[in-house]
Amino acid sequence: MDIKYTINAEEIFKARNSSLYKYGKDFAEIQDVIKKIGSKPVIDMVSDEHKALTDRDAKEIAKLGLISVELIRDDPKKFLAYLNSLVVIDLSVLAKLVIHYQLFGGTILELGTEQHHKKYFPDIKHMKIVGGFGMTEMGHGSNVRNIETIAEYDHQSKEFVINSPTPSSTKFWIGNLAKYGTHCVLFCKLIYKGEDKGVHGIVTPIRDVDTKQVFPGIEIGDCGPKIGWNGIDNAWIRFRNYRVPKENLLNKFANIDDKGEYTCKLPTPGKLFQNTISQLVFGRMLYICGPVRVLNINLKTVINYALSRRQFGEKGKSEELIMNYPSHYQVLLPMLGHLVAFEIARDSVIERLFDKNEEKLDETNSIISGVKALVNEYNMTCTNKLRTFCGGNGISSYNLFGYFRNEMDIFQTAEGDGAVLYQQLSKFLLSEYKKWYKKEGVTGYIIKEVQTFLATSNPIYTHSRSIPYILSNEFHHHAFSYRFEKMRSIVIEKLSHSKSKKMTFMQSWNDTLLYIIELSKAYTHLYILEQAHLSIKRCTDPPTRQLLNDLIKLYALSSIENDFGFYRNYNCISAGQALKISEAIKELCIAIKPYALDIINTDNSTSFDIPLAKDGNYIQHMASRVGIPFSKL
Ligand SMILES: Cc1cc2nc3c(=O)[nH]c(=O)nc-3n(C[C@H](O)[C@H](O)[C@H](O)COP(=O)(O)OP(=O)(O)OC[C@H]3O[C@@H](n4cnc5c(N)ncnc54)[C@H](O)[C@@H]3O)c2cc1C
Repeated sequence: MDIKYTINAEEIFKARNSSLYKYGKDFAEIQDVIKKIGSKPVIDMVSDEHKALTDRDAKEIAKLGLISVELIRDDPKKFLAYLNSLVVIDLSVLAKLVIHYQLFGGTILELGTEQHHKKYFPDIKHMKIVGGFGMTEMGHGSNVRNIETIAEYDHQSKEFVINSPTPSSTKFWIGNLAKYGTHCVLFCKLIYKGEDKGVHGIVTPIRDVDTKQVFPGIEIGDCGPKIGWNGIDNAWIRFRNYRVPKENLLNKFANIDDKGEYTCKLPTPGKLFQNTISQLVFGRMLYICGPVRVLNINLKTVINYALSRRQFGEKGKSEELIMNYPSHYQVLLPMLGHLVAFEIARDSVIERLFDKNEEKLDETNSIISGVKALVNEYNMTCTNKLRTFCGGNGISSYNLFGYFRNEMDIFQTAEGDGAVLYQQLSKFLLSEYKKWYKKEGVTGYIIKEVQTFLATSNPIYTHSRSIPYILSNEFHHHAFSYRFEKMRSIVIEKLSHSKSKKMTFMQSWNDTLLYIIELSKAYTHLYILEQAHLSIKRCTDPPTRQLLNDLIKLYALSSIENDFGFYRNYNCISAGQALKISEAIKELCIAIKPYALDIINTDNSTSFDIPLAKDGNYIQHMASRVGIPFSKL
């Protein structure tokens, strides 16, 4: 492959940031504040100091008045774009803003009504009140439907009486509240006339806004040192007969009126819970934006370094750039392909989410679950690898690999752990499938149908091993679809089989769990690939289209290579075809290598001051960080 690419930085940036693009140049005010507060990644500060600094910096950004709950309601893309642009400051500050505006404010927006919006939004905007999101307890995190905190309605006083009845009901990990927060959206079981009405959200004051004194009836403390996010004051909280007025109930779905009557728009507590949780999916978007951006930053560091660092070489010649080692570029450049594919997928879920298509809401939420789980998993794996690509300099905190590894770790778990999110997506996929085939009725028929499809669509039966075919988008789409269909048929077959062995649904689900998770991954990859292909078609600049196309091919082929186990186990590709795929990846990498720096530099919005990521003069930059006096040489 002898390809000459033309780099049109503006067009590539646009393609990589289609959703967040139009706000890209409107951040001057935010950037000014960032400069003013001088906030940068905190890598060596004691926790209390870090927490105080985080509080100060978050409030400084809030003073601007640009970020607000109203912005989530009126222009959510702009809200996301602002927060995305803030991944140049210490991530604890960003986390604090996200918890306050989106988790606390956004929940009031989605689950509350006009009275709550009027009462809280102005004070949230300038952080006069600082909010947290109180869902997790010591006993329950993923399975929050079983939380134990109780809010019992007192008919006489028209208040809720909140209690933590067991040790495991202690609220845990509640961000922003151990030291500085004043309010919490507290999730608890509402007990009405002795009956458990299920999980409800209640705005619960924690501290006096002026004195910052914790109110009587509340015990609170810090969850202690963490791997990351040490600027966030995560709290444990216990309640003892703590009273809040009934008006604090977020009553979009369930209400207690002036006569003390409880009504709920949903038929069961279970449905109420589902609806409550599905309103909060917006937050997950931030957990997609974060890792995608961090992958970009880390790749920028590594590509810059790989193109300036030299080690070994032939006698009498200059040493070799480390980028020229296949062990480097054949790992690094597929990651670049993944990055671009993830950026496109991120933008596509943003568009879906803000499309507000109620009919597609379930589908959108499920896709977001899959993409969130997948990009975080991938980013964490890459961070470790990318650190090693910078050798010892990768260990230096100044180059931020350790920082990102620690700060991004929680992204895998918060707002849903990967294993749980993948299952949510698979449940959706299976229920859609069930609906589709409902009229056929017989499960055996369904399986037969799918297997017929699989046999006729198996790439090994229908396609050649020629390099042009291996490089074609059709082959990639075919392989990804095949994996998805095959995993779905395996899952259905296994679920039906265990049903016949009289297992309960839960037993048979868990018995099939590894396949269920693989099904979700296969679908997510297919979704990402399809969005990437659409994005290529939409690109109107031919040279950019060609480059994007090749980067996506690299994403597709390297994903197939990563899943060779599956493709070989199920006889989807032959050994010969697998070898050709690896050959094609190598060719693509060699073609793209000379352009890697230009490609990664098309997104210049990541302005962390990382010594290895600058102009290639890494010796100078590292020396100045650690105080080596070269001037005396
Ligand atoms: C730094 C930090 C900040 C946080 N901030 C907040 C906050 O502000 N507010 C708040 O409410 N919460 C917060 N959390 C809590 C967070 O949301 C939970 O940690 C998360 O929801 C996971 O719950 P868990 O920790 O109880 O894990 P668990 O649910 O106990 O999961 C443990 C492991 O078991 C696996 N697992 C669980 N169920 C299944 C299953 N059905 N199938 C297969 N595997 C399963 C999980 O995937 C995971 O690997 C925070 C956590 C941290 C660490």
